[in-house]
Amino acid sequence: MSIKVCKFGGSSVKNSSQIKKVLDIVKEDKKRRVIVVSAPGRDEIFDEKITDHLLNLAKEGKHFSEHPYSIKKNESLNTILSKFKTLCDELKIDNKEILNELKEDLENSTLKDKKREAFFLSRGEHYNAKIICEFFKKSGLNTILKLPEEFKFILNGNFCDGKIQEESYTNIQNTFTFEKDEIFIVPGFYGITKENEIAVMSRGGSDLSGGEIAYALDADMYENWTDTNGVYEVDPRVISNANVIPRLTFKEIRLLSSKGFNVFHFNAMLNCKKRKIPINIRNTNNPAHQGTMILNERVPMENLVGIAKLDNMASIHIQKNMLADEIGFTAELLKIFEEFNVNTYHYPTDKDDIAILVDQEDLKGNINNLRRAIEKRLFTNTITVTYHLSIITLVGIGLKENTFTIVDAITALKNNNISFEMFDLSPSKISFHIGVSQNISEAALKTLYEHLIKK
Ligand SMILES: Nc1ncnc2c1ncn2[C@@H]1O[C@H](COP(=O)(O)OP(=O)(O)O)[C@@H](O)[C@H]1O
Ligand SMILES: N[C@@H](CC(=O)OP(=O)(O)O)C(=O)O
Repeated sequence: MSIKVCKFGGSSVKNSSQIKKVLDIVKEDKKRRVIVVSAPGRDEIFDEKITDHLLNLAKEGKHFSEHPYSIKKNESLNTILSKFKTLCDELKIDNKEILNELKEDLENSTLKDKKREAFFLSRGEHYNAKIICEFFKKSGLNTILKLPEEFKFILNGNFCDGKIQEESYTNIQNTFTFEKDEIFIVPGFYGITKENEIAVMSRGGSDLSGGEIAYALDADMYENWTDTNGVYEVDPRVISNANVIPRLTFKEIRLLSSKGFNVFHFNAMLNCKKRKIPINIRNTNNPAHQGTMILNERVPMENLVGIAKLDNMASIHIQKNMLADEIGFTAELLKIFEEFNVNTYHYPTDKDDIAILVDQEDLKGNINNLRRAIEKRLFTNTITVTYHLSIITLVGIGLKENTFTIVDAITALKNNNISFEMFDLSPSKISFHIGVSQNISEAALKTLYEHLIKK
């Protein structure tokens, strides 16, 4: 059966006028048979996502406490209820049952800790899918709602960072059987554990739901609908005149997504790659645009296709004489980071030195104990932490054939008097990373873009 799985992100389902666009897009192509939807995203630039309001509620008003302003628990509850009421009213759907159930879920839940967070986080997708399904039905489409808890989209027991379990694929195949013209609506982002408790995947996880369903059904294509014309060469919020990249390989999008392009989840392409299912990133606000096609191969016309930037990184520089000669030193060091739940990004190393690059957020409340554990277990000489770094990652499969592009990058920085703190060529030779101080990172990104990519 020739079908497309389509995921519509928070920006595509943030209000009733966006949902009407989704309906038109689905109607346009009869192959669009599985529609994965997110929770409503930010309606205005100053808004927060419904998912964040839900988390704020689960955390008793503490989720926004690190932001410049904080949002009280009750404000979040009112925002959520009024968002779903407005959606129902504007789409002319009976709101009574939906709002009662939602209130019951949010006001009477007895769940605790991570189970509570996961349950609350999932409610945005759950109720949005219900509303969208009702709206599609009312508009004359043969629409069926498929809830992850019913068809058993099984995740492991890591409640707020669940990973899909193998049996889910068979469950998906048994559930989505295409007989006539039915269109299935599925809430993304969440699933259930083997004990039937709600769990969510990592943030941005509706991209993962779409990718997994496309893989299980061996779909013709996975369309990922968002609010930009595709994947741009650089974040369009930083450089407004960048171009959409017409074609990318799975490997390129994975590198770019994991290093700062948050347009697509960095794990969502993994299974599509296995079955060579093309992924098309499209714009709900401009469906005439072809978007970016993500494929197994592309003919590289250029060495580099995109430049991503990750801010708020920190370098932990560890010094110990002859550390490179100590078998197991790096393994033990990485184990300590794992024990403290700190993700490690790069680790340039030398005879007596190693630096570990991490997200500085992960060090909050952790760094003193982490430092002590390293000193105690590895008998290090000095540990120096540098905050506020940015990692700029330049990606392109053509780079492999022409590593001198690196010289052009460094020369461009030199000519513009931009110094850098770290350099690292990835073993695959299709990307390299330059670490700069965050206060000059936009200038560095612009310089590299102007000299290496801009046509
Ligand atoms: N290189 C890039 N190309 C396109 N969008 C990007 C890029 N880097 C960052 N983005 C941002 O990603 C956003 C889309 O992702 P997201 O907000 O998660 O969408 P959705 O609501 O569809 O899930 C865009 O609006 C854009 O600001
Ligand atoms: N709503 C969830 C999952 C998701 O994928 O959302 P979005 O499509 O808006 O990125 C989140 O905010 O994390």
